Amino acid sequence: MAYTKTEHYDEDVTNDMMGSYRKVIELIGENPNREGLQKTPERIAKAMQFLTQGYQLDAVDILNSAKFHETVSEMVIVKDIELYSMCEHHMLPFIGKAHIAYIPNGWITGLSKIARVVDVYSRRLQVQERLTTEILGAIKEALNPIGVAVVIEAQHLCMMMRGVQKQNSVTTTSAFFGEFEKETTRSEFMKLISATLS
Ligand SMILES: Nc1nc2c(ncn2[C@@H]2O[C@H](COP(=O)(O)OP(=O)(O)OP(=O)(O)O)[C@@H](O)[C@H]2O)c(=O)[nH]1
Ligand SMILES: [Zn+2]
Repeated sequence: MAYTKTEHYDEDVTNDMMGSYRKVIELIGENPNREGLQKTPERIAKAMQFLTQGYQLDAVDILNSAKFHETVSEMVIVKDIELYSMCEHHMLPFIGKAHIAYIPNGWITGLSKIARVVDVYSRRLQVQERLTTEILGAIKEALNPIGVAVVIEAQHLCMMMRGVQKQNSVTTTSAFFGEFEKETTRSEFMKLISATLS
């Protein structure tokens, strides 16, 4: 199903999740009946559905929904696309930025659709590596471009607020297809995403 509505809550799922989160609240030693926590299971159930709505969305459909025939074959870069995902190991957030480029081969897509594809795959339980390659795969499939490049930089809260507790480490992942597998094209892209306009 390819709906783009962002606040869709399934009533049965919400009710089931509320029961489970109520139990979790009890298990951590809290009282789910105290005033501040009474609505918390419902809030979490809705937040979880929001944060995992990517499972209901189809990235290729989104890219195809604003696909235009164009003969340009210059590199298109959308950089600094913020992303909020959840690691599949701890279900804690990882937060960062995606930088995406493609070289059209007869077709371009609406720029916002590139950013939407980031949401489609980040609003799921993820690892950063798979998130990177899934974004690349969708652009490749929908636009059949000459090349695609995806770089993601992110900080993982499971490494910051628990576990190894490193506050400043940033993880960078990348995936390249076609023309970007060539050193010259890849370094032009890397230079452009590092540059700041003044
Ligand atoms: N490759 C990869 N690893 C991730 C990602 N998000 C979290 N992790 C790591 O997943 C690993 C899970 O390791 P485990 O040893 O099973 O889990 P753990 O005992 O909670 O590990 P610690 O975080 O080291 O305490 C950890 O090293 C996390 O840092 C990601 O996006 N990609
Ligand atoms: Zn984790």
